[in-house]
Amino acid sequence: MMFIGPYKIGKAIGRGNFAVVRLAKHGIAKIKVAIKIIDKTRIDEENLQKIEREISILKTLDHPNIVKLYEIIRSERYIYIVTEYCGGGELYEYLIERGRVTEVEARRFFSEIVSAIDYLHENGIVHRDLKAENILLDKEKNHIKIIDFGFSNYQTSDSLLNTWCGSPPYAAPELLLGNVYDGKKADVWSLGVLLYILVTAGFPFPGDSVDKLKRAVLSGQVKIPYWVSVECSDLIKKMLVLNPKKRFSVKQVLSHRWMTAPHSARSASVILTKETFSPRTTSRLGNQSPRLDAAIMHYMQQHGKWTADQINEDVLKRDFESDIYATYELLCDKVRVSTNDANANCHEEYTRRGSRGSILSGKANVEDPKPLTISAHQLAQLGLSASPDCDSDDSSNSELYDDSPTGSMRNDRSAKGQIGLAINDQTYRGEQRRHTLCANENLITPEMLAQIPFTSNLHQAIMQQQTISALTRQLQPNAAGPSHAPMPGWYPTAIHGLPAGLSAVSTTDYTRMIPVPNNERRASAGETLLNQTLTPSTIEQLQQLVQQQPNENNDNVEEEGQGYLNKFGGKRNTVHGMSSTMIGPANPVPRHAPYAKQNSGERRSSWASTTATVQQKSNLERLYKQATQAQDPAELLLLPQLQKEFQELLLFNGVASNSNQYVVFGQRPHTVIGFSTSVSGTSTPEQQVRNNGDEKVKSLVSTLSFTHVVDELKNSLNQLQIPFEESNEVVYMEHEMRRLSLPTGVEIGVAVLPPEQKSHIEFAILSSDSPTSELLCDELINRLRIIDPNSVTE
Ligand SMILES: Nc1ncnc2c1ncn2[C@@H]1O[C@H](COP(=O)(O)OP(=O)(O)OP(=O)(O)O)[C@@H](O)[C@H]1O
Repeated sequence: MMFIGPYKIGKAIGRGNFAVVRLAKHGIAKIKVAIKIIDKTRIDEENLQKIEREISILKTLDHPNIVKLYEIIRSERYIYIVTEYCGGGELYEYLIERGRVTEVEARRFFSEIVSAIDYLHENGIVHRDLKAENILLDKEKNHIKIIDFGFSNYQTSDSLLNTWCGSPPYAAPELLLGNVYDGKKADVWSLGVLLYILVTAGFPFPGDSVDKLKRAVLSGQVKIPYWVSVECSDLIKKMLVLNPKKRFSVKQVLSHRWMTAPHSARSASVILTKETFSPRTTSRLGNQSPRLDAAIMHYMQQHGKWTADQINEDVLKRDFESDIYATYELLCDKVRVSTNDANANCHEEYTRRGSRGSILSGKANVEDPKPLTISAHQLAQLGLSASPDCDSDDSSNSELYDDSPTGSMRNDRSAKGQIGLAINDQTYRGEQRRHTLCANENLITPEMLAQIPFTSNLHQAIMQQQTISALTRQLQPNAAGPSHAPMPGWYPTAIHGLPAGLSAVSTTDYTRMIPVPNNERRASAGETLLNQTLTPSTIEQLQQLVQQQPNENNDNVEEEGQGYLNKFGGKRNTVHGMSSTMIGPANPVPRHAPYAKQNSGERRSSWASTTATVQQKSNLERLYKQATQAQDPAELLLLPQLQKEFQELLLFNGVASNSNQYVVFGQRPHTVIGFSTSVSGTSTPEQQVRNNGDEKVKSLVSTLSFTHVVDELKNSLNQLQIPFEESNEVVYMEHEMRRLSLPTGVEIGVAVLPPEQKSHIEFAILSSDSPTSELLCDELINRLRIIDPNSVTE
């Protein structure tokens, strides 16, 4: 079980260009949240600024149809953005599953979307990346939640913007032309596309490239199917007006007759606000100081071990970087949702009661328990258990970890007598959906399913520590190690008593997830951290541990990739953005296919540029599409051309060609690591398999570079104080193989295979051999998985 601060971390529920999003559960409030995890080392300064802007904008927002921010957790390497969890998935998925919706339903959804955008525009904010993938539904799939403020920005009424961003099929003509633009009107254009999609399940403008799309958009023609009502058509046309000055504003959209039709869903919106919207408890209304709910404060003091003063201070400051504030808001939301009684919400309560806060301290008063909004008893009834670690309501934990209908992972593991819950990302929605990143979904095959380590809970960690200590003693009889099992209370200290690096490694539990052959290093990094046993006190220590990996060097990885590109004509299907230009991703080429199941692997990702011309971008997109969809090996020849094109673009933008930014497409070479326990120490793993029919097999195919893997293994062995001999220049299946021979008879072979040669090499571990050798192999495999969650075992 793994924690980030007070959040128990569960399965991955989404990926973006810069982030992996995971489901999590708050330890005290027992509410599910979504945590977007950004690895700062994987993004450039410009994108980091964008994320900071996203955070600062999210902090100001408070609207029922906009995802609610709870907390920001920062570490040296990661930023964790904790928001409310929208369990109904993306509108995009909804449309794929059901096709177009009725106008009544469309009106209900659209009203909520427009209401949120109106709120943003009223507050001088433009979203700039409205698309069906960024519109989520609540658990009941009744209400809209807008997410992804990565491209949002402030816009004063008379200013214009110039950053090319968004997703082409939703981009306004002025954006496609590369002009400066009014972000609000650009949002309205995207709203027009969204309404069109809702009522037709198709895109308004045909085009499988930006060029074609641009032509279609600029033609000024939009064909609306016959089944769309006259009023709805009229509204769509008023939003899809070429001239932004003549295009509707959001206010005009809101008052259009289709929106205000009798029996329209606007009333539903009102109901939404009244019944289910949880305004920030600490929103300041008028001049009144907010007053905190005494029962919740009391509860927090009991269960969070905070003082009343601390709670007062952080909550009233609306300190998003404090777990106190998040806990308070989550508890209020829990109470609201559970009682489903608007009168029970803290917001109304403190408004009604007014404030008698201290003028001197600036702190709000906490009233006597008597007129409590929420009684402690009520809280107890809500299933808020006494112990933050105790999952009294863990019927829902299955969703946190494993949404597979069969729960097969869990069964497998219980068969092995292992402890803990499975994370089964095989059924992770993102798989059926689209990863947000630059992956070519075609390249993701079932064979590429990877296993990544699952973190152990405290008990497991201690057990594991004992096992590993025993292992270390066996392997290194003279090695000093802890002579007794650590008590739980001093667990973090005990970590230091272990051979360096052992503490974070789990040997027992794995989860499956789809490796995404792009940006996976970003996602991996997040998972690297997540797959360790974390407590607030150990997060930084563990991050340091992760960072201590000897080859945590982007440049090396990229250089290796570059070499491979030159050698094999292509590898990862990643477009590495340069500082000023971020060319998107998975399939940035717009299309006019209706949303349909067979197209669900595609995703229109967001991309932005301040300097690249539309022409340059469309060239790159065309080449990118051809290259990544290449069936014929001859088409791989496009890759160098693509590379050249991109280099030119870099030069054009004044980026030095020797910088580390370049296009990398296709797949990385597979680095194969095999573990065998040979008696002679000389036979190849393949021979082991042939020679002994009774052996166990351990193999790992990593997406990391050959040198990275070898260095990592050597580093691990050094940390474990296990001597080894390294033999170079061994050729295995015509490729270089590095061999690490251990005195205990364990042989480790590392070989590079080209992408087309996907066969995994299997390595034998003799069942008769000492279990310590097997444990050691597991340990090394786990360490590799921690730094490369996308590695595959069989
Ligand atoms: N609060 C949430 N609840 C449920 N799922 C979420 C939530 N936030 C994000 N997701 C899922 O994660 C995906 C990626 O999140 P998000 O769009 O915020 O990342 P991003 O890096 O900004 O993406 P993009 O590359 O499209 O800009 C979403 O499309 C969605 O499926």
